[in-house]
Amino acid sequence: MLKYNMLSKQYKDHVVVNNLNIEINDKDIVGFLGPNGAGKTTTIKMSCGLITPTKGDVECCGYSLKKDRKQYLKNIGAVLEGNRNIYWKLSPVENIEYFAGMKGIGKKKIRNQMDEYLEMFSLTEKRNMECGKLSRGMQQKVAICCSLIHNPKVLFLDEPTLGLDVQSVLLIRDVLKNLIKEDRTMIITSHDLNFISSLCNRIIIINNGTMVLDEDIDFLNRYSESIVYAVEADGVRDDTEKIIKAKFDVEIEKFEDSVEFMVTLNNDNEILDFLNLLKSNGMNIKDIYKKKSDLEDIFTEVIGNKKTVKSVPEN
Ligand SMILES: Nc1ncnc2c1ncn2[C@@H]1O[C@H](COP(=O)(O)OP(=O)(O)OP(=O)(O)O)[C@@H](O)[C@H]1O
Repeated sequence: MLKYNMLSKQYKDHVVVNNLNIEINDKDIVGFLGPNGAGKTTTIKMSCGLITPTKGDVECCGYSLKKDRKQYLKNIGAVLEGNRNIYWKLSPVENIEYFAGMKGIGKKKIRNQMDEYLEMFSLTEKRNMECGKLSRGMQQKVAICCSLIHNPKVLFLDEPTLGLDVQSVLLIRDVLKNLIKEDRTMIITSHDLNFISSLCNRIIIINNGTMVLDEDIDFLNRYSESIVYAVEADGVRDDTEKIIKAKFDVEIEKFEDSVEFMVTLNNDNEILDFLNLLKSNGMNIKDIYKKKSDLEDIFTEVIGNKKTVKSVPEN
């Protein structure tokens, strides 16, 4: 469906995207992740023909971005800057008609499809209202309608929930879930772990423009399910440290007058065993809290350990 061949982008001596070789299959819903500045937006903008690659190419449905640009772009839709993608002075209907026109499709041809999307996204009542007067979540939904109206096979969504409140995030998630049913390939960037794991079947992580991980979504779910507690105590002796490490999956950080244990457990009950072990070895507990895994933790581990990639791009 979508194939990256050595896709690269360099600004002066800064390599922003470095030889990306990725094959994205029909119906894949990909969470395209990475720390700030990793090169996600640049990759997506190259995939939409908005930035010219320094090297390499992208193919969609067999069409090359370089050689068959017009055919390639017919199969691509994108929501890049959320509600800033649409014209606020125009209504949802006028926006959708405008974006269809940009793709060379007349108003009559899209009428049924537009009505269907407006209904699906609960925008029918607001169809003739100025977009500037709609909520951010509704504006975002209009932007998604505009990106879909030419019926692309592949949809790129760059940070589709940025700046939205919790309720609007859930709305957008449901809208996208409906679209998944329509057999569409999607590439989504987001810093929201729950959002990604509720929609995607595959995750790709890039760092410094290079792919560092390409895995099934189960990989991410294992993180969100892992139970990690941070426990602060008033010190640990070397011999006790060995005993604790032998019994638990734990990282220990020592400070001047305290020590922090980051312990990964199989279930919440095990925290009592852990605390008892510390106490029985003469330690006083100062603080304890349950840590929620987030994407930054995952990036730190994946990038820190340089965990394996299914297909490592070669220079
Ligand atoms: N036009 C440009 N000229 C020079 N450097 C650029 C240009 N555009 C982007 N960059 C640099 O490329 C790197 C990757 O930027 P990009 O926006 O693709 O990252 P990102 O992964 O989308 O980050 P974020 O999660 O913060 O949005 C950054 O270091 C950025 O400063």
